[in-house]
Amino acid sequence: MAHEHGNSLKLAVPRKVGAQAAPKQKHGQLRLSILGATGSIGQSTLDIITHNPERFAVAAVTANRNAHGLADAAIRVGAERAVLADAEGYGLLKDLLAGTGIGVAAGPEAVEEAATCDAGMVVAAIVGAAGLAPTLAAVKKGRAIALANKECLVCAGSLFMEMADRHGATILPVDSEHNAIFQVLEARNAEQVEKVILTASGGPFRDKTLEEMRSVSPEEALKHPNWDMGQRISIDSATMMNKGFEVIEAHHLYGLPAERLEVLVHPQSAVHGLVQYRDGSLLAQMGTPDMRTPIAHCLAWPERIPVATQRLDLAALGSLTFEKPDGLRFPALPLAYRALETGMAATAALNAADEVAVDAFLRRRIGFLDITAIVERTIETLERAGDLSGCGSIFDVMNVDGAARRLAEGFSRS
Ligand SMILES: NC(=O)C1=CN([C@@H]2O[C@H](COP(=O)(O)OP(=O)(O)OC[C@H]3O[C@@H](n4cnc5c(N)ncnc54)[C@H](OP(=O)(O)O)[C@@H]3O)[C@@H](O)[C@H]2O)C=CC1
Ligand SMILES: CC(=O)[C@@H](O)[C@H](O)COP(=O)(O)O
Ligand SMILES: [Mn+2]
Repeated sequence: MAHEHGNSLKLAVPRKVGAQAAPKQKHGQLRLSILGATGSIGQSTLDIITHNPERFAVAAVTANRNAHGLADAAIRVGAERAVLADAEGYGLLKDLLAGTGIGVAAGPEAVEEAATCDAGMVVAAIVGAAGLAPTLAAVKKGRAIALANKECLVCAGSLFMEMADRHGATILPVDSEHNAIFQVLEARNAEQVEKVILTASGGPFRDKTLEEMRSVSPEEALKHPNWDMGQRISIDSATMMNKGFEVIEAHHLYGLPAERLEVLVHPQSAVHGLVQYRDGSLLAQMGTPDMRTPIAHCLAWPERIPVATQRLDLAALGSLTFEKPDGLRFPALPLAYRALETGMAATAALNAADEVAVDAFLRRRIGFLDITAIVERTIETLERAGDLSGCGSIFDVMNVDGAARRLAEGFSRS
């Protein structure tokens, strides 16, 4: 939470984010548990590990249903165990890993066991609210968490950060903007910060009119101009709901109120995040759009390791441009700010309704503009019914998540 005293602003950063000791190592190696190893973040993480075999060992890798991808991942990094959330794939995974010595398990409890096994750091890279339970389980064990799953903070940010604090879990932000801000804030006096700025690419429809956006296809929406990411976050980038989630994420990570969290559209995605200090200095972190940089920063923190990304060539880029976001064409962004003001029940509902609506769009059951319209209608309906008034426990979060999903599913059919 933010604490304001006159003009000075206290951030949660020094206490919570990256505030604890560096993750525990065994024999000079950091043992990792990678949740969501088959996804875009998971694969970038594996790339860093295979290039630094002396530095990292892998205790566990997990996925949802993709047994082939998970078996490949486990073999590639010599994981001790591989775990599928969906128990149906257990037999196939066991066959694929027969004779390797890699342990095999399946089911949600097995994913939680992987999250709480004897690892120094958990890479939280499951997509969606499904990542909340295993990541929280790791938090309760006081693990260092390389947090990609922003939904943990959108759904349950206050509870999540309180638990991290209580159990001494170190939260290292993987999300590129938050990682940028973490890098720029590190070792600085947070009281001297005026505001932080998250950059947004503007997505594939940055220059389209509302009328043009009405008929865009899932294929067009999935074509992010700069980043290669999973489906859900790619669609969220196209609606700019992703940036709304990131404002909520930054609020919980850095304890800043909404009015000190700004979004700036920057189509080149070269500047990832900025911190404005009270003396007028504006500090930025820059790099090519490649998630291996922020992931490596978290895995090696507080050190830095070599990563073979393409380097940012400013002369080749020529110019960097910035513009204010357009809340009329991208109403998801102001909607997320409003949900943040309403509270955790509203942000949990925002995520749940969005998960349902994005899925409906990808299945061609609704149009692109319907995504945000359905999320908004879901939140308004819950608010009118008095269902967004309080959220004091994970049980409450799951209840509002369920209610929002049911409403959004209904709205996606009508
Ligand atoms: N991709 C990026 O560049 C960035 C991503 N993030 C965040 O990181 C997270 C992961 O994103 P991304 O890698 O793009 O997503 P992907 O869709 O590429 O990968 C998702 C991973 O989660 C697993 N998974 C999906 N559903 C479940 C479930 N119900 N239970 C357990 N595991 C599940 C998938 O397994 P399977 O393969 O079997 O389906 C896969 O391993 C998201 O929260 C996203 O917002 C943040 C910043 C950047
Ligand atoms: C890579 C990353 O961190 C994504 O969250 C990215 O920011 C998405 O791009 P947008 O800026 O278009 O949302
Ligand atoms: Mn991001």
